[in-house]
Amino acid sequence: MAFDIRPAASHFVNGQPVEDEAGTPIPVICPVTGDEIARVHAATPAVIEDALASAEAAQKDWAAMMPRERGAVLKRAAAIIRERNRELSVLESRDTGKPLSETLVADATSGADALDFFGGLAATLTGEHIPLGGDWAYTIREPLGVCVGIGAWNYPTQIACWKAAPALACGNAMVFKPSETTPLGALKLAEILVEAGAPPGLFNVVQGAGEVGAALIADARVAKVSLTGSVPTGKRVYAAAAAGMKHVTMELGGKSPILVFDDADVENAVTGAILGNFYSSGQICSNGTRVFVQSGIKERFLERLAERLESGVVMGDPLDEATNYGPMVSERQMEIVLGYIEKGREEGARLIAGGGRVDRPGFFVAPTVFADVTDDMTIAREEIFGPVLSVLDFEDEADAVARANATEFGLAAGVYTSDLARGHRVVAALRAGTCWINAYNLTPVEMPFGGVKSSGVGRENGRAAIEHYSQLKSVYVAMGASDAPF
Ligand SMILES: NC(=O)c1ccc[n+]([C@@H]2O[C@H](COP(=O)([O-])OP(=O)(O)OC[C@H]3O[C@@H](n4cnc5c(N)ncnc54)[C@H](O)[C@@H]3O)[C@@H](O)[C@H]2O)c1
Ligand SMILES: C[N+](C)(C)CC=O
Repeated sequence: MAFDIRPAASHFVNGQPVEDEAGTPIPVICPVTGDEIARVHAATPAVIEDALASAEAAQKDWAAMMPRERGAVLKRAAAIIRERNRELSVLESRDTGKPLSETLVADATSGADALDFFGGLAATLTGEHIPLGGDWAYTIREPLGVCVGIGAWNYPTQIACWKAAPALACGNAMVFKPSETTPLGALKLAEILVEAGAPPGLFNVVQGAGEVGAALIADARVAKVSLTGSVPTGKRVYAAAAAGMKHVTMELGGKSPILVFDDADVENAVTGAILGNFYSSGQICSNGTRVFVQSGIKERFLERLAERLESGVVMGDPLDEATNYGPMVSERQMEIVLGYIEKGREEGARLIAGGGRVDRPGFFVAPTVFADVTDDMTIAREEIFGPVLSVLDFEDEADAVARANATEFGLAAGVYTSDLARGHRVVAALRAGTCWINAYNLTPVEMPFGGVKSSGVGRENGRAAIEHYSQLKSVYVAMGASDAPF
């Protein structure tokens, strides 16, 4: 496990590591010790220019290749990621604080899944023939050009892959800016794509905070922006992209509901609530942080939830594979989460488990459960992005659905019931981009993922993502002479 996680340089541009120490230093802080474990510099205007210029040049050659050859590069990159999964997972665990037991199965590997999936689709992307009586038309599916990807800090490698894979499969180039909190994983992806045969410049990584992202979006060479981040950032990025009439994908925050009906398998519902609130220490966009539990099973549900948190959580060094619960990514995130826990107490929610910082080094917050939460409480309305689960009571289905929908967010939702007709009926009424029945937070690459309302625009994964990284050219073919009125 003694991998040196320090990158060769801050950026990866035109096929190689690039440094420019004139950029603002960005320390990489280990969430378990609070120590600086690496340092990168924000991209200067010169680095940004090289990244965009080399991406523009590489895109033209890449788009001219046989699609199946493009797909083969992506599939080779997936194979390299799988071979190097342990090394990449250790890197991800050190960058984010997430336990290795998670990163080994859910981070780089899910990125490899996307590269495999879109690598396989690359050769199947076509237009269509449209009969028009005697005349006819056809469509050509074309790439957009240079795309910008901007990432959040909770799944750094997965996010980079989920954006790069469909973009490159469609014949685009990408300049990716990781979150300034977790800058390392995307650099590895850039190296691996080159090793797999991608032309230099096709996938560049530049570091920095919002201003670097804003500079990329403002550039006229950029055709599309795909952001994973919070709703406030999404609104700013969407507005900036609209000013340049650019395509967007917005993967934003949520305050998702899980509805647990009296007829549900309680143990399974508790499992879903744990998975949907405490995996990655609660730092997952689609988490089901508002758990609506029907009154008949509420006390049993709470009892089992508290028991399983008491006996099941193993907190500790993320690199110890027995650990299943890590710290918050940063001190700042820990303070935000602790502030919400305090608000929950102040506003009268009943604390069932956790409730504060853990007495150990690092940014650990105990898995926290509040019961008797009402719809108007701050912890029921705002995205916390940490391990805080709110249990809300309900009596009847229509009331639960109306309350579940009464939010500006619409990323995801879950339903636990043994009545499958009810499961489908409720899902049809929920305003959310991704729903699960008797499961939670499973996001296989085959299934489109994304939000409605303020939670996002567009979809990642599934064949649907292709629509967001390509455009159609329509061609009308006349079989006879042209006809004019005069
Ligand atoms: N829907 C999804 O798929 C998904 C997945 C993971 C995380 N998220 C969301 O991400 C958020 C947590 O991540 P975060 O704290 O890094 O989010 P954030 O909004 O603070 O930052 C996201 C990214 O946007 C960049 N950025 C900030 N301002 C910008 C600007 N004006 N122009 C361009 N780029 C700018 C940041 O540097 C960062 O790289 C949560 O809200 C979470 O729900 C969503
Ligand atoms: C997209 N997902 C759910 C895997 C991680 C979001 O934070």
